[in-house]
Amino acid sequence: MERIHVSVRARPLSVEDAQSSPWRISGNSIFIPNHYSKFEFDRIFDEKCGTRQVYEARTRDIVAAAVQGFNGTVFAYGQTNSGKTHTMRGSAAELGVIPLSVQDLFETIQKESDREFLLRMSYMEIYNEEINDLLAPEHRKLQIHENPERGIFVAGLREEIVVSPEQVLDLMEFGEAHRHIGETNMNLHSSRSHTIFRMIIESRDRTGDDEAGTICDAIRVSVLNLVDLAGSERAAKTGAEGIRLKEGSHINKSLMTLGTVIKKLSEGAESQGGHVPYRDSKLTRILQPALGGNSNTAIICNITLAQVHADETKSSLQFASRAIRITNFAHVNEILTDAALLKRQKKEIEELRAKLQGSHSEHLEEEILSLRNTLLQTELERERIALELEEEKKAKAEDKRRLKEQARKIENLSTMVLYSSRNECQDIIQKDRRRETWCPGVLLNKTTGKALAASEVVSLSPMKSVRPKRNTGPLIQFKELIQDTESCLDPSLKRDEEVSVRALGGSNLPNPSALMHVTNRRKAVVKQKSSTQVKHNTRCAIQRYILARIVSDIHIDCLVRKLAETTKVCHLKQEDFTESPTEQEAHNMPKQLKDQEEVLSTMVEFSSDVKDILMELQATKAYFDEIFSMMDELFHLPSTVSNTLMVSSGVKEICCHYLLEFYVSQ
Ligand SMILES: Nc1ncnc2c1ncn2[C@@H]1O[C@H](COP(=O)(O)OP(=O)(O)OP(=O)(O)O)[C@@H](O)[C@H]1O
Repeated sequence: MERIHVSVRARPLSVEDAQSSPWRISGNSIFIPNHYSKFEFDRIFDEKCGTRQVYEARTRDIVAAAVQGFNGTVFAYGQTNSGKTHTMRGSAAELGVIPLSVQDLFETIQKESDREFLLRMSYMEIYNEEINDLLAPEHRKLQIHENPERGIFVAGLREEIVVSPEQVLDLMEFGEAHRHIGETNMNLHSSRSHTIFRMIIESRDRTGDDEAGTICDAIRVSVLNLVDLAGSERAAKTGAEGIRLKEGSHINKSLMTLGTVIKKLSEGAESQGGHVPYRDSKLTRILQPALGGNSNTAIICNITLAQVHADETKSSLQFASRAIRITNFAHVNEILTDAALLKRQKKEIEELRAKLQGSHSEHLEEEILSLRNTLLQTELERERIALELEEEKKAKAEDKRRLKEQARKIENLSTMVLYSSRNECQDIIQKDRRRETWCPGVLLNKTTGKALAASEVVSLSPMKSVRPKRNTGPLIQFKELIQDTESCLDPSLKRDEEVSVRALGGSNLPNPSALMHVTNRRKAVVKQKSSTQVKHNTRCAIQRYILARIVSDIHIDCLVRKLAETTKVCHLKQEDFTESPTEQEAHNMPKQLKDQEEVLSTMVEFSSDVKDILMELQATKAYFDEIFSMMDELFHLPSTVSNTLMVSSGVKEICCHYLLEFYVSQ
């Protein structure tokens, strides 16, 4: 990144002009005493300085950089008759910047033994906003194009290959002959066009063996522009009319665009994404790379210190002071052909291979170590996961075993309860029934051990005491209980219930999870029990259920047997009547008949009692059937639903529990 180099060159003055000049030069500053304007530049050359000095200030370096592959641009700017052409082209007495550059260029190339060069030259003018080829005068009105390979270029412009400074200068002379020069009041040989002298420098490395492929085919291409601008002018001063006036207008217009571009660039418009009007003139478009682009650029601002041109000088100095703030980004321009690219890559590979071989074993060892570490870590991780899996498997197996064990225990317990209940209850009930109701001649008094009389037997037959009724409050309807339970459920259970209902496909069956909270009596809000509690309750419920069933069966059995015995007694009595009774027997007959009457009445009463019990049992059975059918529906659901139901474990048991509670309460 480099700033545009700006130098100021003041042309010699006549004695009169020198005396009246308001300008003063001090070092690199120029100013008018007692005036606010003071301009500072990289270099200021007074009228005594020669062109070589001006050239050496910066242009020489730019030429040297161009040989190395950097673009370079030097242009002379200033009002008409300020000495631009004198500075750039020079004269017979004093060489200008262009011839000096050409000489230097060839000299520098001669010194560059490692590279081989190809130089081309072009010379063009921008006259009235038209580009004319000065080396091929027939090539007029050339167009400007741009492409990625060449950048901005003038299509059709002749480029002459040159091999010596003399050849260049000859061609330049040829071009000058076709340049538009006109006479004005201010300059007998006024340039009426901007001229751009261009050297295109191509070079490539010629060290190494081409056959061995060690030569790098990268080609450096740089462009050196040496520009002699037409001078800004005032028609009043130049007295331009007609064609001159038109020329002057175009000159001023393009210079104004140049001024705008310089101003914009100096304000940082391009870096801030602002618009820079390069395309507003052919001059700025061609010089675009030189202005804020890929180029080393220098501006030589030609001025006259005469009093009469103070305003124009001030204007030129303002332009130059803006240009000094512009920075460019010059870099070596290298073109790589496919072959060159391949060669370069081969070279890089070879270099890398050499480096690799140097540190080969060490590098491999490190790599192996790193790989081993990674492998070890992976192995450890794998073992850890396998252990975890094994433990998990064991835990699962243990859970399974525990569950099986519990199921087996429950089964055993149920069986035990079944048998013990049956035996116990049967004995008790049978004893009770016989003692209290039947067998007047056979039964013994519990306390005395004596046989009981029939009247005693009858008096001891309160059948209803066999089924003492529990006053546990009124029975609540099953559906009502479920409704109650719903209101007690917590939201999570309600959600479960909703899922179940959906799974049931809109069935009206109660949600099994709701059954977990069902009791046959109104109670306080039941909290959700733990699974252990539920299991425990379930076990008790099953036992109670089985017990109750057994009791019921025995009850019925007893009643049936009683009936049979009663019938038998009646038969016996009838048989007794048919035989001729003895006197004693005749004497006892009324009492026996009375007893028999009592027995019969008891039997009748008992029969009605049996009837009641049977009816009640039938009702209970119907109730059971209803519940069981509901349970069957529940347990024959699709697998998706049964999965949901499985969540509420022990549903069936809970139903049994409810049924048992209901039954027991009866
Ligand atoms: N430094 C100088 N030393 C000697 N003579 C000079 C110097 N500068 C300019 N001149 C003379 O001044 C006259 C005008 O100079 P020149 O043509 O170079 O001006 P210009 O800026 O190119 O004008 P224009 O813009 O009209 O072309 C020429 O005769 C030139 O020889």
